[in-house]
Amino acid sequence: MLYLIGLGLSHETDITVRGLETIKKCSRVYLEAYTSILMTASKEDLEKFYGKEVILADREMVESKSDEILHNGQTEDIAFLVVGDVFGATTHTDLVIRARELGIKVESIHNASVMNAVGACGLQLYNFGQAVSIVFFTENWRPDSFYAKIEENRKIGLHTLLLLDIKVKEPNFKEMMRGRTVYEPPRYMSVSTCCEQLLEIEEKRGEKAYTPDTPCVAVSRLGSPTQSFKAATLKELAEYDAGAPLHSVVMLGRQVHDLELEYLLEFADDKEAFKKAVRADQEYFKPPPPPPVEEEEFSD
Ligand SMILES: C[S@@+](CC[C@H](N)C(=O)[O-])C[C@H]1O[C@@H](n2cnc3c(N)ncnc32)[C@H](O)[C@@H]1O
Repeated sequence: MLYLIGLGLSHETDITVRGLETIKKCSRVYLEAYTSILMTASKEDLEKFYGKEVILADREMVESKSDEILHNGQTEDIAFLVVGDVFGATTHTDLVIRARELGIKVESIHNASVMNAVGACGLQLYNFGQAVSIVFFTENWRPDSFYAKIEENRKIGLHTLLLLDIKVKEPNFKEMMRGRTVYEPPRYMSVSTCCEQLLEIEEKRGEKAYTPDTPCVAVSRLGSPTQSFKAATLKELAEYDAGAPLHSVVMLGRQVHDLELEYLLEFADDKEAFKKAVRADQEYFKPPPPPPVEEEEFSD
């Protein structure tokens, strides 16, 4: 049996009781360590807490050598640990499909995930459109496929959850050219970098899917003791220092419910200014009022 076990967001003790009991009966325990990080626990902390060796599974192992992970899964119990919930990235769904093809049974044990950002900052799941990923721009690669998705969401008034890039094991190409394999330290995209990139693309495309004044919420270290939220405009968040990773951003859509706004004001430095930005944004992509119905004249 392959057990996919969610670890929650922050600490080794965030695992569920069912998840912990399952790990204890597994013969091998893998930790997927590249789509997210546990903010306040290391691999060693996990091993101590579980009383078991934990094998780090990097992208190469999960995506190209999954046979190693799934080996003997028909007869042995294997645990595959994922930070957050077990289905937060396509790579996890892919592993389940490969296990099924090999006749290995799969069970998922869910946990809190970055999806909890929605409720934690006072917003309603019903008002969200498609989520988007924002990747680090490089000198000659500045992908903007997120733009059309945000525009689609905002045209129908929905909020967008933006998940930010994590680069865990990047080769240093200059060193590789010299015949040495050297990896760069991990990089986690910050709220400010995300917002700067969004502003750059809006300036380039100019279709006004959003503007520098669009209201957003920065979500930092969700689920950890230092979690924080900040409600401000996109241009303000481009200059905001949100502290240690991990970060996400929510861009609001026009359908902000009064209750959502009331909750969000708690996170705004200047409540009046934020309220004004939300009210102005509610005029965005507002459908025109229907044409007046012409009264038909009836004659007997
Ligand atoms: C691909 S998602 C991983 C989802 C993970 N499996 C889960 O269920 O939470 C990774 C991105 O989600 C966001 N994220 C994950 N945990 C977060 C947290 N605790 N606080 C803020 N953002 C978080 C970050 O933008 C991060 O780069």
